[in-house]
Amino acid sequence: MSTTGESVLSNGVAAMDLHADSITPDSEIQQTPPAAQTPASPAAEEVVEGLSTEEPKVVPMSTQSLATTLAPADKLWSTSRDKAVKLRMEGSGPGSETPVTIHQMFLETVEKSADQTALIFKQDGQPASLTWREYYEKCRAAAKSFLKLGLERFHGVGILGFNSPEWFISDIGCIFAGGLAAGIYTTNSPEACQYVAANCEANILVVENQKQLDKILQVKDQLPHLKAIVQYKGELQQKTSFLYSWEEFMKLGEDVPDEQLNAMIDSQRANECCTLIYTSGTTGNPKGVMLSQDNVTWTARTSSSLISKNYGQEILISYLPLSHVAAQMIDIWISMSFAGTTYFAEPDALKGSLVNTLRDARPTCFLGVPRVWEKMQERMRDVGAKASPLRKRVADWAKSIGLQYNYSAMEGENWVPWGFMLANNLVFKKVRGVLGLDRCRYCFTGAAPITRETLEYFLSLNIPVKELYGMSESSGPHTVSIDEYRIGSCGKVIPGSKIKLEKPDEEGNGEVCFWGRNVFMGYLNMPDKTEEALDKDGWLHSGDLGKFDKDNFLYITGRIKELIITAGGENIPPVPIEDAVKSELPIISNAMLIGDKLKFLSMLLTLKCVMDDNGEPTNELSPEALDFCRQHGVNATQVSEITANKEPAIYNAIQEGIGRVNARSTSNAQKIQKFVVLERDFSVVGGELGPTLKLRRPIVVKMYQEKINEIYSGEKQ
Ligand SMILES: Nc1ncnc2c1ncn2[C@@H]1O[C@H](COP(=O)(O)OP(=O)(O)OP(=O)(O)O)[C@@H](O)[C@H]1O
Repeated sequence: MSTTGESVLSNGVAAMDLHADSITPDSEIQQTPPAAQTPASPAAEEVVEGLSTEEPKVVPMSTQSLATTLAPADKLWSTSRDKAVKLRMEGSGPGSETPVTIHQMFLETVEKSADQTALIFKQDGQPASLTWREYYEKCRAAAKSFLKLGLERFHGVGILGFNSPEWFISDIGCIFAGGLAAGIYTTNSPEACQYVAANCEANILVVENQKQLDKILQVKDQLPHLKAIVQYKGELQQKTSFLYSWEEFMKLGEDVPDEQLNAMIDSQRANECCTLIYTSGTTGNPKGVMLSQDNVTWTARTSSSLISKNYGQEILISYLPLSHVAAQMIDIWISMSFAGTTYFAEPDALKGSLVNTLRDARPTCFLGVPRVWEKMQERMRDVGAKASPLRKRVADWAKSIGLQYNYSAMEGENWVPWGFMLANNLVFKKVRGVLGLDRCRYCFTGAAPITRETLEYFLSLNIPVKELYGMSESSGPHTVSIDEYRIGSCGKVIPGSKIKLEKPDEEGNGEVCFWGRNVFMGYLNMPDKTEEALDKDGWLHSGDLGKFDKDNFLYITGRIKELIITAGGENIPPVPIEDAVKSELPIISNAMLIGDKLKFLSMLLTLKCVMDDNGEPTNELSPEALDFCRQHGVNATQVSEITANKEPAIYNAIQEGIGRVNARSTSNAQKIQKFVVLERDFSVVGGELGPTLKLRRPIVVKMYQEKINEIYSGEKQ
């Protein structure tokens, strides 16, 4: 299984020699100069003309033949916005599929499913929808308006807002018009928005509402490429020459000829950049991950063929931030690939309304980041705690049966314990119904590590939550658990891609490296960072540690990119220690290990509290924290009551919990010597957590530098 001492897996099966040239038979695909220099084909004009709403149901053939051509390219990577790359194509089988552009993928869906519902949303409080044909036409209209506003080839359109049809239409319209679509996190500060908009040389920014607009107006003068701003929700509160409402924007391009847009679409090549995903900064400054059209379409098609059993009938919910690759890939691209129907959640989804959307939509496939599953678990536990003793006993009995059954199914034994049917009828079906997951075939988690405890909780309710693993740089998923899965494993590599573990240790843990058509082009304008991520043969180094089991299931065992290296030279992975502290101490919300280049380890802790409607942590202790306090004879209801006087009973309990974790550590260097309880919990709004709720360690260190200095100067604690 190895070439140079590294374990190499190709879709979990074959070993192969790793020479970029030997596995990139792009030469077999005709690489011609982009068609921008050639007039649009007559066929192209026919298509568009045939796509008005009055036209017959079947959409005419696509503007380009499916055997598309690629732009000339001699490298697997690029950091220039306008430079094409070689594709990592296989000679045959998965990975050898003909590359297509986003427009081609979209047209194919419209041809097959023109009148099927693509998007379901609320408009002025009323339910509304768009068919695939209407959605396509809106994207064309938006593209014409972008052209009219002066969007230049390979320049950015920054999109800043909560999930909505306008977000999708702006994204796709930008790509049709030859721009680079770039999502911007709604939680970004004005400066962070400016960074992204300037980095992608955005000509146009599409913002959700006045709140987001205000941020852009603060930094507008530092955006030399910006020509217009479009606001897609709410009344415009000011009238300026560069600001458009969504309705105004969609009409702007009405006089742009179809031929002009078709020529732009026809000039696009699958190996050119179309989208930028900005990393959220958990490991440093955001980087613009350049994704090619093929990255997007190949990954979407490969993933959808794994997930979807019923073309045109899958149902999804769009609620996770679309500037993150996982949400974007599933909600926009995978859904397009299998002609699914996407419901839009309300902006307060993560504050509680998600469950209503879940019950309305009853999705067939649902992705939650770990925190979403944890929150559901916490809520169900809270409700369960208030149930009568009899109900509690029934639920506990059913859960033990659910766990046995699912472990047995996971191992392929399919042993059905006695009472399973009864438990299913009394408990499991009801829980699924209440959660809106009654017809959900695949519940997924991804984007960050999830605890075994949460996975087992759902498993015990007969809701197996399957893990996906990947990164922005792999266009989203690189390994998936679909029908076959193992608890704690991220599954197996997607067909047509490969994984190798570099420099495995004696237990088989090595750096997870990716290969495949989902591997990104490079970081925009960052050759050094690109070289760090892509080695000379074109393998993407994830910075994650992983190992395989005997059945080739991948387990992520650590993050090299967040390894703590103490002053004594000891390498310490923080997450297992942080997780151990959190599970010892139910009052703790977040724990962050400190110790990089320092003499010993310490920990920043936060207490569980109630979040307000804006997702900001309040001073009120959460019900779980209150319980913990009561168990330790403390009547406090507020975080500050505990931290102000270092409430002895609670601090002692924390000290003891940490002591228990330390007692299990493998060396003295791994022991937590000191801790500080912070006055405020971490949050996305506060900036300590990224959008997928991973800790933004460098930012937390900056925010709490003074406290950290105090720990190490020995002045306090
Ligand atoms: N299922 C999973 N289990 C454990 N870790 C995961 C899983 N999925 C993703 N990750 C982690 O998330 C990383 C990818 O993060 P992503 O590309 O989404 O970046 P980000 O959160 O936007 O920001 P940054 O690059 O700044 O961390 C992976 O390298 C891995 O560390």
